[in-house]
Amino acid sequence: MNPPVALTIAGSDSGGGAGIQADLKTFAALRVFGTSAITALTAQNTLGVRGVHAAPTEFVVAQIAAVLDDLPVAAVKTGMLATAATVTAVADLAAQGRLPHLVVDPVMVSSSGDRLLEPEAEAAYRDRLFPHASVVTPNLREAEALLGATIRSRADQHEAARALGDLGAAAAVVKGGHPAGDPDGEAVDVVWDGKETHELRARWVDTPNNHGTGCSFASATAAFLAQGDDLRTALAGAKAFVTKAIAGGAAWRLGAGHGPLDHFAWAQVK
Ligand SMILES: Nc1ncnc2c1ncn2[C@@H]1O[C@H](COP(=O)(O)OP(=O)(O)O)[C@@H](O)[C@H]1O
Ligand SMILES: Cc1ncc(COP(=O)(O)O)c(N)n1
Repeated sequence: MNPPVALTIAGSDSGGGAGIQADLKTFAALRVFGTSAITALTAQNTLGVRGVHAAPTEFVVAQIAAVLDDLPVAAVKTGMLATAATVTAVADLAAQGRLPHLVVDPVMVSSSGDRLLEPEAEAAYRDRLFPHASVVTPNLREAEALLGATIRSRADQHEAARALGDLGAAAAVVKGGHPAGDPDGEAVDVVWDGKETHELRARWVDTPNNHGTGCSFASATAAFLAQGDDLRTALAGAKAFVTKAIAGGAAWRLGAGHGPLDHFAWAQVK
């Protein structure tokens, strides 16, 4: 029996914590066969991004086409797309119906604060790619940038999730992982499912190791969709997966900055 196949379209993190490396580990931990199209190389570690080398858009498309022409891809995740041209090219493939169960994580800035997206690409995300997404998964800062709004309270977070739906995404998650010390002592993400909002809650893990949390949440969502889960079930599964991965790597001291997660903590406890 073949495993389900998922595709990640994202950047490489040389430090192994985020990007393509996090996505492929997530797929493997969830027993999904992972394929990849690399949009950019980053020279990166737990402390920051030293350099970005974007792949030519035509070569990103060539990688995606090579995978789709041969393998039965059941779900797709996009991470760092780097340039407006690549965002637009991926949107064109989505418009042709070639990217099933599309999870769009609009990566703009790394956890170390470095820019990973051309500023002019934000409009391409909003206008071209979002209308084809099954779900979009910005963090608080990305949601603020995309909406031109400020998110200060839980009510604002709900409003932002709804407003992302108004931009054309079938569903949206505004992840609440980054304000250290959430008022509720929990990591609370707000989901707009096309009809109403609800919250995904998990315990807050006190750790400096949050490099790759967003990538892993989005790729876990794609993995569960590839396995046939509906979106609500896939998002709940992804939340459980990322929480276990953060908890599993909480005591690791790999690198002097924001360290990585233990993606295989999931397999050990299951
Ligand atoms: N310290 C933490 N403890 C528990 N959950 C966390 C922690 N940090 C992030 N998360 C969760 O990880 C997921 C990714 O969110 P976030 O870190 O905001 O994304 P990004 O990496 O894109 O900034 C969300 O479900 C969020 O709630
Ligand atoms: C290549 C690449 N892609 C994405 C991220 C964002 O990471 P995070 O998941 O922590 O938001 C990153 N730092 N590097």
